[in-house]
Amino acid sequence: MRFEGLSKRFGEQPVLRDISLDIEPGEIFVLMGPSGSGKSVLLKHVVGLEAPSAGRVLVAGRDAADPATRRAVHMALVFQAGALFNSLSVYDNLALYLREHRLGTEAQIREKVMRALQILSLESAARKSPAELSGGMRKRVAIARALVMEPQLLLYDEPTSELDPVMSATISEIIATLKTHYRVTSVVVSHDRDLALGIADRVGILMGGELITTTTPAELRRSTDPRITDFLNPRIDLSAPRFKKLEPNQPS
Ligand SMILES: Nc1ncnc2c1ncn2[C@@H]1O[C@H](COP(=O)(O)OP(=O)(O)OP(=O)(O)O)[C@@H](O)[C@H]1O
Repeated sequence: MRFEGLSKRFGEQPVLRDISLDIEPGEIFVLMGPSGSGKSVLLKHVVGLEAPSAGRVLVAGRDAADPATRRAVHMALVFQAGALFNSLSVYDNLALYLREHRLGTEAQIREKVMRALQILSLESAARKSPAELSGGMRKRVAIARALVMEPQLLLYDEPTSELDPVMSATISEIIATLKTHYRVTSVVVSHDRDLALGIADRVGILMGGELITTTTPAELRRSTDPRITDFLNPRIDLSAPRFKKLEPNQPS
């Protein structure tokens, strides 16, 4: 995956500024950065949901903005909220894509779906509606659904948000295992420091639409750049609270 001078603006608002980056096959690349820094917008360019204002994004050498790229390269996006259909069972949510694209007989589809459910320890949830599951289980269902598409490229938007620390660690392990077993290339947008430092091959930090660093977890831990240290290890300081800065119009 290659980003070549990617810039994006919405009207007058610049959101991504001249991003250049290569992500290698089989790599886990974690993209971190403050809220609103442009992480989701960057991810959307990879799957062609947004088109660049300048520059381009290439996936396996093809322009990501071209719909033919999505037919040639199997990509799956695991959305923040899971984007599952509550009117369908977990099993049918997973089978939907395969049935719609006629990717096998019902018996072959069953085998693929059950294998994905097994990998994510979800066999007992097969007949349930996603609405009946916990947040962590729904995330795992969303990953299982992405897995049945047999993607070469897996994109995750906040896969561990709203999960307890143990479930977050489980999801991180799953992402790392998928890399080892299937050589999937993974791009993970996350605020989860443990995930980034624990499973990433490289971490990119986006601030104000600029990729301020692309580095290994080990180097990131050693960073002395105050923007990075303050972002990764924010201190709670009640003598100089940050929220005052957010409310400049308050009467003193
Ligand atoms: N379709 C759109 N039209 C106009 N502005 C948009 C659109 N999509 C995103 N933006 C703006 O782009 C900026 C970056 O948004 P983005 O969702 O990429 O942030 P993020 O880094 O993923 O944030 P978070 O961590 O909170 O999810 C925000 O200011 C957002 O309001």
